Amino acid sequence: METSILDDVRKSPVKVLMQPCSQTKQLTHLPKRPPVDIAFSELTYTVREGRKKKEKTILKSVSGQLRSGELTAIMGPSGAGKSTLLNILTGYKTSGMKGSITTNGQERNLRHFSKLSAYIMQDNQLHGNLTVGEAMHVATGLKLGKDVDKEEKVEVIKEILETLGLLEHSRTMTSNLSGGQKKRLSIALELVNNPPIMFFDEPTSGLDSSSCFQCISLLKSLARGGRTIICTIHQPSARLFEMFDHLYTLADGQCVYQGSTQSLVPFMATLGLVCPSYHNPASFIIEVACGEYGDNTRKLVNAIQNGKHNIRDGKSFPTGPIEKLNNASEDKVGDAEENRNIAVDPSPSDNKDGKSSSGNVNLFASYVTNDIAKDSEGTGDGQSRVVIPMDLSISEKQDNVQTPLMNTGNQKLQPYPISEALQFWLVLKRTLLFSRRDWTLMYLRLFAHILVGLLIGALYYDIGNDGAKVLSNLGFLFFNMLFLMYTSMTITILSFPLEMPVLIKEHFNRWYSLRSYYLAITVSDIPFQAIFCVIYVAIVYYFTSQPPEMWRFAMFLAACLLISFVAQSVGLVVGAAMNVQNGVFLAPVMSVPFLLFSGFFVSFDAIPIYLRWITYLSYIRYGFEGTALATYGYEREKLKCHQAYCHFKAPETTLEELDMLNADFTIDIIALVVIFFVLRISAFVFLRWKLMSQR
Ligand SMILES: Nc1ncnc2c1ncn2[C@@H]1O[C@H](COP(=O)(O)OP(=O)(O)OP(=O)(O)O)[C@@H](O)[C@H]1O
Repeated sequence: METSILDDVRKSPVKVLMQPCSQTKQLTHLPKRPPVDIAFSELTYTVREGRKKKEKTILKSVSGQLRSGELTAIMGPSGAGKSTLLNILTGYKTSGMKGSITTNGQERNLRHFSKLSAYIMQDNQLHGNLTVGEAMHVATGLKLGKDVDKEEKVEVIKEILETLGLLEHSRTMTSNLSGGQKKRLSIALELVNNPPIMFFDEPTSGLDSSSCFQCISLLKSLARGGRTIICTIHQPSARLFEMFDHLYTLADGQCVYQGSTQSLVPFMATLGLVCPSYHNPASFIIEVACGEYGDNTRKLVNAIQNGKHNIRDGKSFPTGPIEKLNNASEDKVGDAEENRNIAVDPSPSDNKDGKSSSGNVNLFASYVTNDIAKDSEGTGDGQSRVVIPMDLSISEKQDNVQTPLMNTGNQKLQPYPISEALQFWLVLKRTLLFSRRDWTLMYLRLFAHILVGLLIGALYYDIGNDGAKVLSNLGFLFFNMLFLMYTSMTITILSFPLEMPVLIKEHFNRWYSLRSYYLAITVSDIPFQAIFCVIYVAIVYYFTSQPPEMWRFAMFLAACLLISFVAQSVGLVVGAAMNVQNGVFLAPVMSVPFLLFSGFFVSFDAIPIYLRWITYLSYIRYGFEGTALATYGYEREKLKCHQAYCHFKAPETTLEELDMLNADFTIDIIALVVIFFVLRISAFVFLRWKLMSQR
């Protein structure tokens, strides 16, 4: 057999292109984590689709083993079930699944598992309005506990960025990073707490061949450090394919190959499927799985026992009974030794460091020396490569570090490394930073409020104290409601769903609780909305000559502020429950009844009794009533009037016509506050439901 890059790596840590060790770096600040082997058995995943809810089986009783220290590729033709399998293994999808998943031989506990794993999704899901450094700062703040002080966090950021070749881009906005850099940043963000299991969905999609190589080199190095690295990949080039240690291939929801990449071609040959010379083995297995060489799926599935067999290097191909799953057998010991040999840095002193900290089982409290050799120099073919072998000395710690995984019973583990109050504070600070940088959210909104304020001021100039223009003034009051409602609602409907993919990723990777996040985003926009509303109201109130008393202005402003907060909450409910397209259409449509029953178009008395209940739900009614009472209520003196007959000269007449003579401003305010809280809680419930329904 040809000597592959992988062979070279196994024999010597310094031989291959990937690891020239031109420069040795040490990651000294990553928390120590246990190595984790994953096994799954008889995994079946079904969904129900269509009107008749017909059952569709996507994964058909597949089994497999994914080991620490190995880079595993999940391959297969399009629609074979790769993403589904990955989603199940990560714990992202839980419903509709049957079978067992174990970690280090123990039944997987999803809560514990999620703390040990990170899922890097295909689209990176980064906040474009943060610099690389800021994004890392937030990640370390959220993912490292109080035990790690500020200086150490800065060191962690520096080391990871340097290792991943991003240090020089630490001031670059993430939206300006290249595809490969974005992918590396996604990895860097998750690497902060050093998860022993990392899942990647199509990490090379959208990358050029050089960036693909860099990316897979990076994953390989992470695996060498003792992590379990699993990624789905479509059809890697022969050069990339060789870099994988382990291959898991699916066809039509069944496993057609599981084992080392080198064993693939000889294994297929034993079944009469001979890979042509100079043909990429990755392409060959995909072609076979697609049926280009006849229907061989059944033959392969039977030969590999649908994933129960695992073809290891140097082992004969399976003929006898099925290999035991979750094996911690002599085979495993040998592999661990092999991993250690690959990962260990030439420097003996570094290795000693690794040993000295091996007795500590606390996941966060102690640190281990990680040896990093980085090559960011040209490789002779004009391509820049980043190579990062990391050593976690897992084999020495294995006995000890399995303990946290196994204690899944009564042991009470903190769900997050930091308190929810601190999570709230960090997410709030980040959201405020976005707001400051987001043009649409800030400057455009400010501009719109000032412009519309001036326009309304000019249109309704000096009508507030004119008895002949009361109807126009009521139109002005109603327009205020309309404007404040739509501006606050639409911006939330447009911006909130865009946050959703990042929220899904970060929440799934346990950066923060949904509660902390929601509270932070709820609070973050309130000051801005309040400032815009105050500016708008001050302009229109002054130019339209509403009553000059300060207390009336305060009442008017309070009603307007509450209307914009309530409308923002409606936007949150709609944004949490549906996508932008549906939300932009439905929210204004759903607001129509509330506008109709606001008391402006039809007074309460004129509304048919069976429809009156809608007025109680109409927040616009409370706002409109509040502003009407602020301007015409509370024994306001008669308005000036230059006409012979002025019907609305006495302010009470206006309130009488509106059927608001007995209205109470306090009740309006209380009603708005109640509606505000009900909507905010509903938005949270919808958000939780949406996150759960994805799974
Ligand atoms: N919720 C669902 N409802 C119906 N069918 C589904 C659902 N999820 C997945 N499928 C189907 O299951 C099959 C496997 O989907 P999956 O996304 O896992 O494939 P894949 O191997 O990742 O494909 P690709 O490489 O094209 O991304 C596809 O035929 C897909 O249409």
